[in-house]
Amino acid sequence: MEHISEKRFPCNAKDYRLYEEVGEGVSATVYRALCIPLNEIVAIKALDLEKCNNDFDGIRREVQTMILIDHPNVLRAHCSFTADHSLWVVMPYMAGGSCLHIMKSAFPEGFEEPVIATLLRETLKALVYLHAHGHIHRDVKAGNILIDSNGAVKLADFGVSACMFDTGDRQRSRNTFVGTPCWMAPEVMHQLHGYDFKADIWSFGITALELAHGHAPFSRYPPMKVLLMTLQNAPPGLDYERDRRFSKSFRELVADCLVKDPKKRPTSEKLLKHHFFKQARSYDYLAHAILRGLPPLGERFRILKAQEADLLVQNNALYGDQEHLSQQEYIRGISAWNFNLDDIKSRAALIRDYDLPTAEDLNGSRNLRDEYDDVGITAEGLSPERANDSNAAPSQEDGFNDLHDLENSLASFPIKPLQALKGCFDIGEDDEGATSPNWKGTSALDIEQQFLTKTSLDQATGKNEGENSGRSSSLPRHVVPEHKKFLSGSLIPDNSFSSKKVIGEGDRDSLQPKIPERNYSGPLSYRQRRDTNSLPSAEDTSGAVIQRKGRFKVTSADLSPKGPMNNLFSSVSGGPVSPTTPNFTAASLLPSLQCVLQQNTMQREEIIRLIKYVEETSGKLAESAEARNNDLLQITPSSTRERELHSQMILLQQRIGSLVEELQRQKLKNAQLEKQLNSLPSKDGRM
Ligand SMILES: Nc1ncnc2c1ncn2[C@@H]1O[C@H](COP(=O)(O)OP(=O)(O)OP(=O)(O)O)[C@@H](O)[C@H]1O
Repeated sequence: MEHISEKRFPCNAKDYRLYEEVGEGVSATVYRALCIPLNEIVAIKALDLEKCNNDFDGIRREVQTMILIDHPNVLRAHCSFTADHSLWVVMPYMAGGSCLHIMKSAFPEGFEEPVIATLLRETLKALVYLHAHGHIHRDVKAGNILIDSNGAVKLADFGVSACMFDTGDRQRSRNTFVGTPCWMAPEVMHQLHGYDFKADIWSFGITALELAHGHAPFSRYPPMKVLLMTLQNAPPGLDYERDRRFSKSFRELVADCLVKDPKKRPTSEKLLKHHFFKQARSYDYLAHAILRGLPPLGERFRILKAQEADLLVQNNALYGDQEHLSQQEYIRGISAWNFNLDDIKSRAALIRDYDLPTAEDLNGSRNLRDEYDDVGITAEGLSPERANDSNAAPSQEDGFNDLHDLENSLASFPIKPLQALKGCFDIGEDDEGATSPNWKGTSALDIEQQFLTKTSLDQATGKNEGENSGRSSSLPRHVVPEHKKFLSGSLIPDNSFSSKKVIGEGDRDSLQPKIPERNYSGPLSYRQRRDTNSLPSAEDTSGAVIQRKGRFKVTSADLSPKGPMNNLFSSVSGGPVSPTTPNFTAASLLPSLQCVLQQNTMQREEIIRLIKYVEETSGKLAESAEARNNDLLQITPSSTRERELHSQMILLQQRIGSLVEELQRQKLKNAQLEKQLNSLPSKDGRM
């Protein structure tokens, strides 16, 4: 076990010299830097608090987690503090960069198996540690697996991690939609029963495929499509034909992780014993195999950024719209993406299932077959005839209907500008001692509590505020990351810069500064128009947004059943709107009506399920259930989707019927056996 360094990293921007940019996430820019007093190269992640799409809890959690961890495979933070409008997190510098960047620079088709085994084993060790301490990482992906110059592997980015020991609000956050869609487990998407550590095992399986192919399955599709494919298709896996170069044990490992039922996935601890890891090698091997000959990280990052900029221009010239520009954000593997349902739906509608042009298409480095293989669909299965087959991947029409189905499960992106939080994050190794030396023997809940107490004390005494004002005045303006021009596509959360009051979480609301409205472009312009026309947003509607967590907001739709008239969804944000809203045109009402129709269908299904459940548990006979359900099924379905659901329900009914029969048979058998058993002593008595 690596021991926490005795060095004290200063919590003062003046003690660091920023060099080149080496990474960029949705909310942060990462720099190589020098810690002047210690003469040590470090990485500084500068989160722009004004533009950051995390909320207070999210950022605090990330920093807190990063400082308290103590494991060689988990990237910890030396310290963190606010500097002007940014939060600086000082970390060890991982000169190799992320696996994603390494693949993009030198291994576009993915790594060799021993490299993958080594990377995955180290990542899994990190997960074993995190899970043992009650943490779900929730964003396991190649972009978050970092390598240092010696080939040491560390799992990074706790921006969306969650603590399993949480209660109340934090507990509810595990019922929210967190992560990056391609890597996201089906149960996280479903939001039905929450999720646990096993969500990381799914992401780990997807990461295994990502390292094997150079890209994650479904990575060419827009987020909503990814949701649908993950929920509806068979889990992705390694293909016998295309992935011949990989061993049976690798295929098995991936298959073990990518089981839709989380209960059937192995724990991280069990997975670590998988025979696939027998081929894992040393850090030296890794450094030699994948880092040798690579230009320095800053240079690679600059080249990749320039290539992406070129691609954006090409795409823009080819397609001339913002939709494809937004795709690029997604392809880059950035975690933030827009959950504005209407926006996503309109984008999904523009994309045909099997011919989405991507960066790879433009480069000619991948072919379509790759993607089909990822999802277990053969090339033959892609013929137009097959599109009508209900077993095939969903057609555009079906997919579009399903977008409505998912509406209840999705939340939009929350944004909480955090200017007012300056000073809340100053944490160094001294503070660490004040809270908890490390996780051993301390529950994560205790740690959280201590942290909260300390933070509020600091705020109350104004201690950090005073220190920071001194520091911020000395900070050159240019080191605060500018709003990233590459993040201007539609994947920027549409409410990112809204000056509207955020509903929820008490005191935190008062921290919302007024930020000028952003000049939206592309799909976001609709929202702006909506604002201009004074149409109520989801957030204007009293009680619509009841909670904001991390990058997501939980709406009342997530937590409470809806009455029929409350089910009208805003065609813009997915939030409820009143049917009497002024300025409604027929066109704007239509999507809402479609939603109501769809939701009625879903409610009908739900009622049928409930009736089944009640009847089964109360031990009623199947006939009465069947009779009642059949009554419900008499309602003639009108759309293809409804017809499909109707026939599925009938099938389910039949299955339930036969199960009940079987149960009765077994009961009868049981009774006979019992009778025979009872008669045994009397026989003995006679003898
Ligand atoms: N300690 C480090 N050393 C070197 N490079 C780093 C370090 N930390 C992060 N990076 C690079 O910066 C990139 C962005 O960092 P990070 O993922 O933490 O930002 P983020 O805003 O949380 O990103 P995301 O939106 O993908 O979650 C990483 O993908 C990685 O390439």
